[in-house]
Amino acid sequence: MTTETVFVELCKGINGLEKVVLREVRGSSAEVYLYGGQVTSWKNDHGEELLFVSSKAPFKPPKAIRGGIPICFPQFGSHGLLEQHGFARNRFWSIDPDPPPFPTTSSNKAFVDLVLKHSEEDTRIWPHRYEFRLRVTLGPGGDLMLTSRIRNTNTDGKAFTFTFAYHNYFSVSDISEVRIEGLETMDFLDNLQDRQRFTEQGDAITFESEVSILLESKVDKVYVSTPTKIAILDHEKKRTFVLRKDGLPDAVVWNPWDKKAKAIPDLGDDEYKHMLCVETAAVEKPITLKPGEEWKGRQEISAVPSSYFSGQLDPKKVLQSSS
Ligand SMILES: O=P(O)(O)OC[C@H]1O[C@H](O)[C@H](O)[C@@H](O)[C@@H]1O
Repeated sequence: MTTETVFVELCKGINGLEKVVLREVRGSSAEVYLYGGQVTSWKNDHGEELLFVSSKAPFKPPKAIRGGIPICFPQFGSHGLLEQHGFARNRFWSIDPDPPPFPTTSSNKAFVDLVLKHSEEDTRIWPHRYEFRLRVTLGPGGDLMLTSRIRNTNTDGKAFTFTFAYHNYFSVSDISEVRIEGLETMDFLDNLQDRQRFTEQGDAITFESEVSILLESKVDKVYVSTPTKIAILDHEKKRTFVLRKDGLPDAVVWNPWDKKAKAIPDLGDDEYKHMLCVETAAVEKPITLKPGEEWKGRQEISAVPSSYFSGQLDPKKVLQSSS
């Protein structure tokens, strides 16, 4: 007997919150909560979870869900008048039954379109009308794609300005076994030093295993104008996450490390070892939209065996392995 894949299913998640489950024929899956428009699970075709969600995440509004892929909009971080990371991550999104067409036609079947619009209450804290459309797609090979389209629908002729991030929490075996490639030699704003600008020195980014003594949080950096492709190599798992982005010039790297982890109520004391945030973002140069204008920001993440990706980066290895 063959069972047919149910590509898209709306069901109840933790605490009765609605979620959409996306599935692909080879067995990969993803889950998206309408609360926050937030991806909370992404599994490969072996059923292995690729995103980190805190075991202490209460999944109780109005608190944002700690893990997965929170959407930071209309403000990233605490730089601005709004609450940290804006309000999109703690609003209830709707399923958009009739999204405007995408320019590219694709044969993907596992996708969902969500929409968030201004509410009367929100216009008191952010006096603008907008339509935020989010498409989450699980590709046949298990890749996860997120496309955001944000439109200014103000009727008073006013432009608005925002910053944005896909706040990806990747699941890693052990933070000290992880390396990020693609950000070396980049400029960054250091959130731990009043957003001062520095240039990353040396090799790929790694995380030391010692307990931090001086810093409250081990790393919290906004890399600016980064390449469109970033890789996160997990040596122990022999897995590489490949992150591709479009319309999102910046990349934020955050790990709270030991002391800050203890101070975050919805994060276990040791959980920082098993997570790494590499976020695709538009932070340094905020986006401004006039009425009727639309902005698009897209990211695609895939998980591949490490040897495959290293081979791609190093031409010598490609030659060796193909000979
Ligand atoms: O605790 P949250 O509000 O979810 O923020 C978690 C983290 O998000 C980003 O990575 C910021 O750069 C950090 O400064 C912040 O601590």
